[in-house]
Amino acid sequence: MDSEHTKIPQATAKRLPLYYRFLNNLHGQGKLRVSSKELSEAVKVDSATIRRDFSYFGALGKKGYGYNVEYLLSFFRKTLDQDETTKVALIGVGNLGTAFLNYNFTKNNNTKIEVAFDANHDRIGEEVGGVPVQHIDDLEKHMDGIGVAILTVPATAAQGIADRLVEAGISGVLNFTPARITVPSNVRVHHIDLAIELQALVYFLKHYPLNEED
Ligand SMILES: NC(=O)c1ccc[n+]([C@@H]2O[C@H](COP(=O)([O-])OP(=O)(O)OC[C@H]3O[C@@H](n4cnc5c(N)ncnc54)[C@H](O)[C@@H]3O)[C@@H](O)[C@H]2O)c1
Repeated sequence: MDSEHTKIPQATAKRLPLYYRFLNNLHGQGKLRVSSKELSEAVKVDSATIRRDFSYFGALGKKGYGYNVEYLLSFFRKTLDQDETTKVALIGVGNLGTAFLNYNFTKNNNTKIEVAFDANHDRIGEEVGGVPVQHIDDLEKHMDGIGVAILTVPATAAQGIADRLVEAGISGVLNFTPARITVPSNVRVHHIDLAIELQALVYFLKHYPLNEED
């Protein structure tokens, strides 16, 4: 029984995965402490909000000291793990989709790809990474309990499939296609454009070079 976690406001809880990812990176780099200013710049949340959020976790940064990365990470892990597993569907079992299915998302995460869809009849009935592939025409038959979808179809197919996913009651879409899809305001879409990410990395390397001692 962990009653203190239930007191976290929803808005704070929504920022947890953001904090978690950044802190995990810092931890991987061997950093022990992080200031709210550093965090604020990285996750684009103002530092007053971060300080308030962290006060719910009992993590009080000491002046000029910052927060203990290890402590925050272990707290986040516990809190995020309390959530039930989100069931995910993947649409488009091509190059990218196949790679995702073979990658075990459940390792550190409370998400699980339960079902995959493709338009290519040769792929139907197959299991890729232990996930059954169904025909896209049968999408609606297999969407029970699925909250999130990963889109790895050609850009031209993205909007039509997004419309059907919304109709089927999805609440989030992770869109890997270059298409900018339109959904109702109660559905969250995250676009992941690898070309933009790569450009951003090159930009940062040029304008914010890392010092060796960092
Ligand atoms: N491969 C990459 O590295 C990469 C990187 C970034 C973004 N993307 C984007 O991700 C998407 C997928 O790329 P890919 O390389 O895996 O392509 P791909 O052609 O290998 O795979 C697309 C898959 O979608 C299926 N498909 C086509 N129409 C469909 C429909 N209406 N319903 C269901 N399935 C359908 C195809 O049968 C195929 O298996 C593209 O939009 C691409 O621009 C790919």
